[in-house]
Amino acid sequence: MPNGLELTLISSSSAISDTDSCHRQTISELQGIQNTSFEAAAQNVPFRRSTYVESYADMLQDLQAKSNPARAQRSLSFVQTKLTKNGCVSALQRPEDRAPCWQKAGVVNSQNNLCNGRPSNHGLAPKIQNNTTTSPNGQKKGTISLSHLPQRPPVDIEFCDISYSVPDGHIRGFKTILKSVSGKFRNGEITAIMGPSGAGKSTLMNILAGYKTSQLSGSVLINSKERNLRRFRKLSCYIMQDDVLIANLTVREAMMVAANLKLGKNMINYAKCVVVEEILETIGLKESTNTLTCNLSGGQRKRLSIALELVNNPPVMFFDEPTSGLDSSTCFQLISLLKSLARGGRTIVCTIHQPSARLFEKFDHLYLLAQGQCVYEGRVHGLVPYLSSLGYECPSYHNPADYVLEVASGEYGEAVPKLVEAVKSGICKKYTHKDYGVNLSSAKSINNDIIKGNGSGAASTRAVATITLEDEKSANAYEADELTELKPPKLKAQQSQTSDCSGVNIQITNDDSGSFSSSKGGQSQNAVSGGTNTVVGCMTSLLDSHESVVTLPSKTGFPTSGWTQFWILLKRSFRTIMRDRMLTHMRLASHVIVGAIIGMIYYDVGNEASKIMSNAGCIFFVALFTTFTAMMPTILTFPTEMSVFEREHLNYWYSLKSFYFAKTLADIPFQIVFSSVFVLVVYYLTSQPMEIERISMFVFICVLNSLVAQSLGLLIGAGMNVETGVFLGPVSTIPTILFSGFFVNFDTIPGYLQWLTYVSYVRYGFEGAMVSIYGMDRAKLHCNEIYCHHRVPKKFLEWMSMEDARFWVDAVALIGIFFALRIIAYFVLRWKLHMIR
Ligand SMILES: Nc1ncnc2c1ncn2[C@@H]1O[C@H](COP(=O)(O)OP(=O)(O)OP(=O)(O)O)[C@@H](O)[C@H]1O
Repeated sequence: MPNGLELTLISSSSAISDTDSCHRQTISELQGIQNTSFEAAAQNVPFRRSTYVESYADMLQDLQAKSNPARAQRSLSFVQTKLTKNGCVSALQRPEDRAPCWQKAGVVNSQNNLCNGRPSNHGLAPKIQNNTTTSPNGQKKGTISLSHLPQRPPVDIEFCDISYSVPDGHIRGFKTILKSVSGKFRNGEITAIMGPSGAGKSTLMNILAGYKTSQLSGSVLINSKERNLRRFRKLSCYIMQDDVLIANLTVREAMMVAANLKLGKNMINYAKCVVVEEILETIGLKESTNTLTCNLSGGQRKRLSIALELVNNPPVMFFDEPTSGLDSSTCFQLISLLKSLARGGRTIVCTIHQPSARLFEKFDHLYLLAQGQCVYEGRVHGLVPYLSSLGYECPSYHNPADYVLEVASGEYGEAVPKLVEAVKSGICKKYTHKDYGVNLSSAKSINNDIIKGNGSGAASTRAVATITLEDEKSANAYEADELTELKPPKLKAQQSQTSDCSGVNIQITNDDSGSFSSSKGGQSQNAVSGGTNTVVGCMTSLLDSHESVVTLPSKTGFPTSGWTQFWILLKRSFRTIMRDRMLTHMRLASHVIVGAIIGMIYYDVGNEASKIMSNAGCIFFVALFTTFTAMMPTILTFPTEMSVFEREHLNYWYSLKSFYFAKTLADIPFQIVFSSVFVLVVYYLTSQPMEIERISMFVFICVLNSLVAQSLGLLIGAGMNVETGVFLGPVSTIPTILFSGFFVNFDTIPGYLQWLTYVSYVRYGFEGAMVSIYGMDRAKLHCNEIYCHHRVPKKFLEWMSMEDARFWVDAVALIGIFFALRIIAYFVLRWKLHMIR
């Protein structure tokens, strides 16, 4: 055993020492494996939870190979974390847990090739041993591969005669956005949908992704068969332009939520952890695993959005303007990443506005739209010759992406009809062949000369490249990455020849530079950058499964049951609320502070008949405060979560029901605690009657009132954006306050308006609170002055027109309104989802 590892084991052991016998036993087990054969140790280790066994399996496997101490250390940390987090004394070991851990985890045949996609008993592809490479300075570098992803079939998307119209505002008028467009996007390729603003790019992508289904004609074929939308949605993901992420989760937590939701219960917990770790390492977020998503940079957020969707290995990925808001270097890294994903067999489709020449030529396939019609479809390298053949000569050193947009925008005359006609007459066809442009590229040039096909092609022998994360290295990265594009991937070959994994592979290095390398081919090759030797795994391979897209069951719903989704989402919501300073810390502080201020203002008025109106004012203020503090935060925060919900729901993570129940339930305990704290502080300082029954009733009715207000906030947040909600929330509450019975006696309100008092939830809250303080035959109040008009509480309630008020009627009315608002909010959300389509 390497010395470093021995030290690790000992220090880790001391970190979890002296707690209970379980920990001590675990320590001895961990230490025991140093003195015995690893397999034998694992057979005999009486772990109590399968997660330990599985973690241990991984560690032992790594130890056994003696090739990756760093990974072994991580595994050990994982065991530790689990021990600490879960406690390890509760569950006794079941006999089946005694099975050798790596057999359970299906990792014994670790040398199986990644690319053969053989299923294992836990839903993962077999694990390949992480290879190590040696840099010129002798530093070891581990190759990271996406080898544990679930296996999925490759997918080609073909669309024929797609037309899409929307009502244009006039009676029976329609505006046609897409006019009979056709095309094909293949697996293994990265396709750019380009065109001038308003050309219909996003519309086309939304249709292909299945987000728009109404008012459209034409057909979409998946692997040459009519698309089944449900099946397709499970195979694809859509990454939107705005990277809406839950703010108060760390990168790893966000990934684990995605894994738990998307990988289902067929995959064991440990396997999900491995998938997450692999993706984070591959995508270059390893260093940020414990960073809150709100603290990530733009590029990192984009990568996390991709990582979240990669968890279930979708064969089709749609990106809406993935480079928007990123600097050129980050754009380059991102498109390199997407390209490597494509090379793994996925179908990657991006809309892109105006890429630089350098970025543009990274795409394999271009689909160009203008005025809702296709004006070019084919290889990126074919664009300049195509335009040239139609008399549009792209000037030397002019970015072809800029030029074609200028042409499509009509800057060189009315070009669109001519281009559309050319596409229809099949001129594009010769540029659509996937081998078009192979060996035409120059290794260095970034101007359109490359695309004209003036390159030497000599670089084709240099097949391994480095893509760096560092700006200063990006030039090298570009140069090298260019070389990887020379040959399109052969996915079929990947499936049949287990050792051939052609495509770009990213290799994360362990050095401090944070660079990652890309390589092509499935075997050891000489690296361009730094002359390192790399042994390449099928890094981003799709791991083609034997399942067929067309035979996938269409009826099965989400990957996890509704209950599991609810539970995962509830835990996530709880965690985010706990960490949200605005929502939790500030809310708690404001309730305590305002409670204390109110208590001081109305100090000791509770039993004083001469101050009975002040006390009524105090009770009214309590109802008011609980109303607003419950409603406003929900109006402010819910729309943000709505964007996350839309993304996750439309990407088939979970159902609306699960989300809604989790969301509605998660905040209730917090609201109850905050309101109760506030009410109790006020109650005590203002010397209200210290009777358990009255206290409970008062707190209960105020909390109910706050929950109703929160439900109203939820409804407003579900139906409107923040700006409208912030206006509408208070405005809609004002009438309920007016009709609460505090400002105007119910008897004074004109008959035709009195019905409004029955829908005023503040009325029920205030009335219930008054009854709990002055009702139930409370004894005469103390009078400090010569004469007190309202010494008898019952008379005071009569004077307030509340003599017939019943506490439980008020409570039931509030409970009824609470459920009604929550149900309406659910249907508003459903309607909103429907409207998106
Ligand atoms: N629901 C709608 N109602 C009316 N017009 C619409 C609707 N959706 C899209 N359009 C119009 O359809 C055209 C294409 O919109 P789309 O968003 O697809 O364009 P785009 O090419 O993605 O533009 P950009 O690059 O500016 O985002 C635009 O003129 C837009 O105004």
